[in-house]
Amino acid sequence: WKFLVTLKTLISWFRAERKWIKPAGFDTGVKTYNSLTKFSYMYINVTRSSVTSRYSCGPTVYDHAHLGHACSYVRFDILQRILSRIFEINVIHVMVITDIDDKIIQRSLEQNISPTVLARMHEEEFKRDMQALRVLPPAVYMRVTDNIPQIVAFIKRIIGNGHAYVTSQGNVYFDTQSIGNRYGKLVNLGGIVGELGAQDKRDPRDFALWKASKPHEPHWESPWGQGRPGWHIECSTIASSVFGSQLDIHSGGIDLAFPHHENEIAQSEAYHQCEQWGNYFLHSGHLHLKGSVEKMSKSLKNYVTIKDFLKSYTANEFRLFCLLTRYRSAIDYSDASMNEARSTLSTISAFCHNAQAYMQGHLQCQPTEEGILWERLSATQSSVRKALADDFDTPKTVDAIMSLIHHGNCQLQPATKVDGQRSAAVFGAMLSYVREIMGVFGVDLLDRKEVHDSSGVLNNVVEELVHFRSKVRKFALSVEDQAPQDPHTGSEIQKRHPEPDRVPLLKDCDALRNNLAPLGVHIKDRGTNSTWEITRRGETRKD
Ligand SMILES: Nc1ncnc2c1ncn2[C@@H]1O[C@H](COP(=O)(O)OP(=O)(O)OP(=O)(O)O)[C@@H](O)[C@H]1O
Ligand SMILES: [Zn+2]
Repeated sequence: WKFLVTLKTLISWFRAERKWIKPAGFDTGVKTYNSLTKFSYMYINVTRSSVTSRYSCGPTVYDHAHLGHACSYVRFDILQRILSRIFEINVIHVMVITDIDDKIIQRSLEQNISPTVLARMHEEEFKRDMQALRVLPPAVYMRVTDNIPQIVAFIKRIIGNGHAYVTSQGNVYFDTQSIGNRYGKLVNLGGIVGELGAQDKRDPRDFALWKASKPHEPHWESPWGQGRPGWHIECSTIASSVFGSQLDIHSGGIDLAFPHHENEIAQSEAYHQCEQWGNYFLHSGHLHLKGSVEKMSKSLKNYVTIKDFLKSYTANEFRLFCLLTRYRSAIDYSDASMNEARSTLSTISAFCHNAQAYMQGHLQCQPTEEGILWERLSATQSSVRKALADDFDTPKTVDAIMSLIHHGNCQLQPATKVDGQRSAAVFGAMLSYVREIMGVFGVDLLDRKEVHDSSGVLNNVVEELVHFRSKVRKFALSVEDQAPQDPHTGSEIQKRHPEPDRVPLLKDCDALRNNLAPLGVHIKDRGTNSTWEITRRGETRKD
């Protein structure tokens, strides 16, 4: 039985692969999993050189945006940044805002406000949340309600092409039978019977292009009476109005594959009378609360809003959390997974800080094996590019960066007495690369807001304080008599002991360091020198 199921799946994959038409155009050098073909990873070809069109389904704006949305939009934002900054493909991104829909109408009745006001409030909130997560805005957001005449014209043409029908109740349905087995291009429809309910449909799989409005519902005039668009038609119309009959990349969460994207394909190909409208369908995996089988969702009310999340964590930490899994996999949200992201980010920031301190001469180390580090850096750069070209493998990329950091850290061991040459340049190169690649992912290691200091005042105050403390420590640690030295190396044989009357000063210096740590100021004593950095409040750093 298992064998038969596997065979059936393989056959359906094989059919999908054969039906898919490779777009003529330019190879981006990036391989991806295309939900349209399912069978294999394929190189993305774009129709214009160095430019790709991308359409994504936006939120239905009737409630707060949650971490499920954040996850999908941040993951695709990372993909887009990789395409443009690593592979030099300029992405033209269009996103729809669904501002009219059954759920919006229902919620507006419950809250006794107009659907337009409700939708605008949540649209603005969504945009603010995306900005807070550093998601690049699309070239344009397009609202459904701003595109009603275009949607009506789109439906008229589908009817004219013989792929939709009007019912006596003033509804318009897409006629799935009219496209035969082309319905089911994206998902295997075995076992899917379609939505029952409406009595005026010819086939349960048929879906609404236009819905006649009920009394007191928002509506627009149309050749079929007063009504409003169905859900799927908005995306086909808006994507076609910007990109015409061919779309390079379509993206969204995996829940949208059926029926939404399947129906978008059916409508768009019926409208354009073309064989293939969208070339690559990329779907992101769902975010679940750990232990829950259900995805986080507005309608299930099992969500954490982005605003609440950002009270405890930062945008950088959320991005790290997304980077640690592949964009297609499901992802569990929990304090443990966020702590893992936080600690990874903290290791990266600490390395950058130490590399900087080393370059400035504040962190003294034994001579480093510079050649090895240059080699490591170059190997990391090529393995990162390779991983990202392989269906945007971000976990592998983070691994490669962490391994580079590990090698850097191994050579950044503080020493009290330093002989020989310093290797500031290689640490400068590593630091720039780590910052740059994190910047590609939208992780801004230089963002001061991330460390609670938007004005820069805190930095200057801490600088002064640490400077003063260093002077006190140096004084407390200085001894009258020289410590005995090794005759061969010249280094001190025994640790120097501070004068007894200066011990309280040292204790106070330690107490100050320990007290500042929970406040987010992390001081590291390196011999008689000290360096410092501002971390998130409460975060502890391993030296
Ligand atoms: N838990 C989730 N994990 C990943 N992506 C999600 C999640 N929830 C929603 N998305 C994605 O966010 C986008 C907007 O989805 P939508 O507004 O329909 O959210 P929703 O919370 O599922 O709403 P509803 O419960 O009303 O269906 C879609 O691309 C969808 O796939
Ligand atoms: Zn859509």
